[in-house]
Amino acid sequence: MSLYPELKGLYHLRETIGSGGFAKVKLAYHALTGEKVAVKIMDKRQLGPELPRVTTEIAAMKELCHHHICKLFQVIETETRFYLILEYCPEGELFDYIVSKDRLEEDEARIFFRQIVAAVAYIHDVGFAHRDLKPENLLLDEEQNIKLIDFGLCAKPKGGMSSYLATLCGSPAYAAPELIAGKQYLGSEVDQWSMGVLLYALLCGFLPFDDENISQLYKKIKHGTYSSPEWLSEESKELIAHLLQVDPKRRITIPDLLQHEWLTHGFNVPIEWQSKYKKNLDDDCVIELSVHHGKKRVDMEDEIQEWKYDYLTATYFLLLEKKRKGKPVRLLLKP
Ligand SMILES: [NH3+]CCCOc1cc(-c2cn[nH]c2)ccc1C(=O)Nc1ccccc1
Repeated sequence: MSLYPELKGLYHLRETIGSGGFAKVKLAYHALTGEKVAVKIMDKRQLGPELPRVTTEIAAMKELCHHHICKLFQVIETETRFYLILEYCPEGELFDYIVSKDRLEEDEARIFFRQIVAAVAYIHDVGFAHRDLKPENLLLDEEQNIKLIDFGLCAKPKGGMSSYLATLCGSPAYAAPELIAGKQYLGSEVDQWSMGVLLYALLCGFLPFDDENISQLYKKIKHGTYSSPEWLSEESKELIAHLLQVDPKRRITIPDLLQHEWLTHGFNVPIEWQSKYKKNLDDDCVIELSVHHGKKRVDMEDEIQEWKYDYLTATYFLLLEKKRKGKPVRLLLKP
């Protein structure tokens, strides 16, 4: 008797690869392509007040399609569970990578931070603020590319990114002063602050604001008091200081960040933040699916473009993944 009957024949479940609070994440194989995926399983009865986080995350991830954001392939909802079928990131959390190396050299930190800035620039452009940026929510794929996860606390202000938010959320050590002060804030500005904490963590291996006593921690954040280890270059100290500006109006903005000299050093081009994923359907994938389902190509295209985030959506995206990796664009089983 399968623990997860809704996945039978669709995904072959393997070991648990992560868990966080109300969710368990398991490695699985997508039956039709043989590709690995991550299955985030949430029990509705355990979610309780966290239920809105799941609907928020699903709605956001359906709108986000970027090479540095963990891709959502399929959503399965039953009476008692949610299953999110997600892009598999075999190299785990950036958090563990930093810990394994104590701290990163500037060149390596720059490569990761350019990818993080690209992902955040994209989600802000689409109208979302993540609001929980931290190394635990940045995973690494097989090529050590950054993949942003956990959109459960993200916000898409109705009036756009210039509209103020007020909800207190995120992880205290990464939270901006205006957020912990309970003031109204702009989602883009709190994400910029969190990126400052992230950059500091990449280059130092520890947090700029840390204290076991939460009110002492809040005091340090509110005053923006942190120390700069002697190994930090002047340029990285300047960039960190511009991100960790207590006054959100003096904090560096994404457009300035994209062409900042610390970030372009050695690259000499601004960060290319737009999504690399193509908007139009891939012919090879459509043809393979139409043959598999015995449908006319035009009918197959119409069905795929409904983007129902069902098994067909997952199979299309995973065929595209196979093509990107240079594998044959073929499905494994006949119906
Ligand atoms: N800190 C990450 C732990 C593992 O969590 C995930 C892993 C993957 C993953 C692993 N490989 N590929 C994708 C995809 C999504 C998650 C995730 O959303 N976790 C989570 C977030 C908030 C609350 C509870 C759980």
